[in-house]
Amino acid sequence: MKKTLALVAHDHKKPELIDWAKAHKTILAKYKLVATGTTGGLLSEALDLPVLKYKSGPLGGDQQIGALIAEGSLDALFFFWDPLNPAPHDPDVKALLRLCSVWNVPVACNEATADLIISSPRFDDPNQYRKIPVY
Ligand SMILES: O=C(CO)COP(=O)(O)O
Repeated sequence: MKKTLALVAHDHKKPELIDWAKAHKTILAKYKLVATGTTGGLLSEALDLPVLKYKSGPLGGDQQIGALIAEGSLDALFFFWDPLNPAPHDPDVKALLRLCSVWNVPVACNEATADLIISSPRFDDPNQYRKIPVY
């Protein structure tokens, strides 16, 4: 089964995520891609790839991606969040990042980490890291 990757960016970080995704399109095309609403719309247009779009972040999209994690259905999160501007849904953002730690899901919050994760030879290895069993 294809791995599922989530891509999310706050408004000031969207250009950075889109550029990063375009640079890694060949790799990303091998996976099922999901995203919060606005990010997903921009990504599917820029990449010309299918992207499952959840709700926009402030309307619950972060929580929908969090639910995927809790169900054991997300393999990595690329979340370029904005450290310089407060968001109305900061608690949702924190909750999403928290679930990545709870469930040991790889999460990249900036381009440097995203590069390292996606270029890791272990990224495609089914035993790449310890999966926490879903209770
Ligand atoms: O707010 C977001 C993540 O917290 C992103 O949501 P959008 O992709 O809908 O802008």
